[in-house]
Amino acid sequence: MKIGVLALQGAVREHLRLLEMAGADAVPVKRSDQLADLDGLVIPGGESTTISKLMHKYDLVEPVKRMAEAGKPMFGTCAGLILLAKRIEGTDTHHLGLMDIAVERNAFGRQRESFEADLSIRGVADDFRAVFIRAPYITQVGDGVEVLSEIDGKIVAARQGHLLGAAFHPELTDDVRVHAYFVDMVKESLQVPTV
Ligand SMILES: NC(=O)CC[C@H](N)C(=O)O
Repeated sequence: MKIGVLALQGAVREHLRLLEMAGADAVPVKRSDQLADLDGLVIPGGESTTISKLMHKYDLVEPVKRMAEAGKPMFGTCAGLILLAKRIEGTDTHHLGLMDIAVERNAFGRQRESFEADLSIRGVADDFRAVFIRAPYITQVGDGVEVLSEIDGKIVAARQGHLLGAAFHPELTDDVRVHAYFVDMVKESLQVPTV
């Protein structure tokens, strides 16, 4: 099983490390011709506007959308979550627009630029120490979206079928459980249905 990490900007190496720890082959991805080989893709944290600009520059927007539409699992963390969202509060644009959620950028306010919190994440862990850095949160979810975690009533992790998003940075810890959950999603997507 081979999982790519979009390697235009942001926390790439850290995701590669955790994916390997979770038992996947992980490769950095910079060009669209690399996508065909992949069973799943991680879109890392960083700066969503910068990653989006680079995705346009390197003609990755449509190929990544097609990959998701073909049912390949994707996991966006922090800026990556913003890239996946269909709606970004305060704007009338989106980036990939794949996941039926609205997000608010830098949503925890200046006084909480970065912080850690213990999260309960449905299907993943009851005690996940999560690192938040200028994090967004999810303000709205569509019908097909399962809320996986909340902090102070704010949604910080969600799943819609083969799409997973987290407002925090699971790659900045040694706790492999969120990545293992994504690796399981990829495994499931590869299973040929037996009729
Ligand atoms: N750590 C992060 O990925 C921060 C995301 C950043 N605030 C953005 O809006 O893109």
